Amino acid sequence: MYKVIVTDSISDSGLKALYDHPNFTVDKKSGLSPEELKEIIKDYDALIVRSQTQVTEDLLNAAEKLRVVARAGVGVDNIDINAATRKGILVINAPGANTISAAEHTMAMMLSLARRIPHAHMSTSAGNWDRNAFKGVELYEKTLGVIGMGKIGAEVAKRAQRFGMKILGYDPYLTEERANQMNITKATLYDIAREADFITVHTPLTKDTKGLINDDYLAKTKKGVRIINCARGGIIDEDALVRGLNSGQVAGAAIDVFETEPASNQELLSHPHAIVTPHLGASTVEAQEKVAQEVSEEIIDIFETDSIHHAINMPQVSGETQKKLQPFIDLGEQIGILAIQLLKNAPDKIDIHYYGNLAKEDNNLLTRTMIKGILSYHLSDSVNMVNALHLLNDQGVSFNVMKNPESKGFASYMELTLHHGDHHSTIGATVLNGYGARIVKMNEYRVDVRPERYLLYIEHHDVPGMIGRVGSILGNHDINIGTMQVGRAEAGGDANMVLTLDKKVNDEVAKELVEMDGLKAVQFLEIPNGHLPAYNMQ
Ligand SMILES: NC(=O)c1ccc[n+]([C@@H]2O[C@H](COP(=O)([O-])OP(=O)(O)OC[C@H]3O[C@@H](n4cnc5c(N)ncnc54)[C@H](O)[C@@H]3O)[C@@H](O)[C@H]2O)c1
Ligand SMILES: O=C(O)[C@H](O)COP(=O)(O)O
Repeated sequence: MYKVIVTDSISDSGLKALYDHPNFTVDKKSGLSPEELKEIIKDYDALIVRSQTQVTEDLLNAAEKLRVVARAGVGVDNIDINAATRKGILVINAPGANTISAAEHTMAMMLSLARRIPHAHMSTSAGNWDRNAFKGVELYEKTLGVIGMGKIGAEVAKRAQRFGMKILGYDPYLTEERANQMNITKATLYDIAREADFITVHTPLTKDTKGLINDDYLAKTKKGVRIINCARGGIIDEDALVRGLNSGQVAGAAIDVFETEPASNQELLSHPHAIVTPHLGASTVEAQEKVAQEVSEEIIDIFETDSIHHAINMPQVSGETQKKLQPFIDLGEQIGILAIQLLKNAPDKIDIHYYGNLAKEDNNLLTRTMIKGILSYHLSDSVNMVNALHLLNDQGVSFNVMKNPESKGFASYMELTLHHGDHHSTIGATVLNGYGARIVKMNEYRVDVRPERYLLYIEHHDVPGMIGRVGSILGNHDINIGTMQVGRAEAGGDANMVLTLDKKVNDEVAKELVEMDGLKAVQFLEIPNGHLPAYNMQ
């Protein structure tokens, strides 16, 4: 049974899939202090949060079996992603599920600013009837600058166009073609400052966007500009905004998100030309239902089928790429496990080569499976696809990935070489159409071996009788040979043998083999998730 804890206010109906699932239990515990949460987090496999719970390194360190942190929303700035990655904890979110609600909130804020609705409401409900104090402006034929043309920015632009606004969009990823398709003008930040009557920001908070709208920027804006932030606190420097509002450079500001939350900048909160809401962009029945539903379904998929759709700290690959890589994924881990056993030492350098069709794909996922295979030999369960590259980096092991779209005799071929000083081990592998996974190279030798659970790797001199002697020793110990591959560099020179066995070779057998004349190296190799001979299968 997997235990899920939900620590922010999240829609019960959206969590239905988890509540109904026989393999999951859900505990809803909002309002816990950081200490209280730290105390109980060790019991949980998954944590679901919104923006309120701070998922700190300290909390993650106390999480003994946590596999997933799910953000029921978009922004993950309340989660220490690096700490989660180091611990191998997957972080997912629900991008897109609250886009419409955030875009509608932005429109509501813009209209409220234009017509001063909150101020007019307060005055009227206090008994006044002041029709002159609240003269507004129209949106029609005004210019709106949208900084961040992602999902929400694009929906805001679409809605504002219906109000007759001209849209200037700035986003480093906005192409001329997409701007044309959306019938907006691709602009720079300074075009927006110069021309916009309203500016709305829709970027994440990053080192580039922190303080993006500051004193310098405001000095370049049109006098009387109106500014909206329904994205993240900190993109607009709050003190600079207050100075702009005081001087009249900024006619009004509508702010949903703050540098610190709950918001504490009283000058801004009580400014007569500011409209403020307590981070309500995603607070609608529909958005909350959708975000909760998306993360619930994804948590079930992750635990039940290992499929991940919206990972923050894992590479995202398209469904098509995933389908192409799938046959190589298990094999990637297996060659990692074999290469590290052959090397007999921790590697100081790793080379990965992809050839043919594999070289044309985004194979970050495949690289991670190999690294996981290599590291799991020494680190066992503490390594997974999330933290594999981090752990490798922590160990100071360098790795190179080389891609060559030319075929290496197979439509797709991957080769892994581990180095330890002057020593190295190499495993090459492919998937043969209709025949499945094959190890086709071990060190310098060409082989053709199915990656079965128990393998015996022997390097020897090419002299008569070797095969018979190895076979007799194994037979005397009741070890059945599945397949045997023999290869040699040249007659009478160096040769190798790779055998698949039906069971493990114990120390006694290994000793007898090692003592055989003419053998240069004997190694029993085991692939924990390799195929077992048919009669051993459950
Ligand atoms: N107020 C709320 O309750 C609420 C609700 C939902 C989302 N949000 C926030 O809104 C923001 C946007 O969400 P989204 O779903 O549209 O995300 P998104 O990823 O679809 O879009 C973000 C866009 O910002 C752009 N960007 C990044 N750096 C930039 C920069 N320096 N200058 C200009 N553009 C830059 C990106 O290229 C991207 O297109 C996020 O910060 C999210 O957390 C807030
Ligand atoms: O990034 C988001 O999804 C929004 O800021 C919504 O945050 P919330 O889930 O805390 O309302």
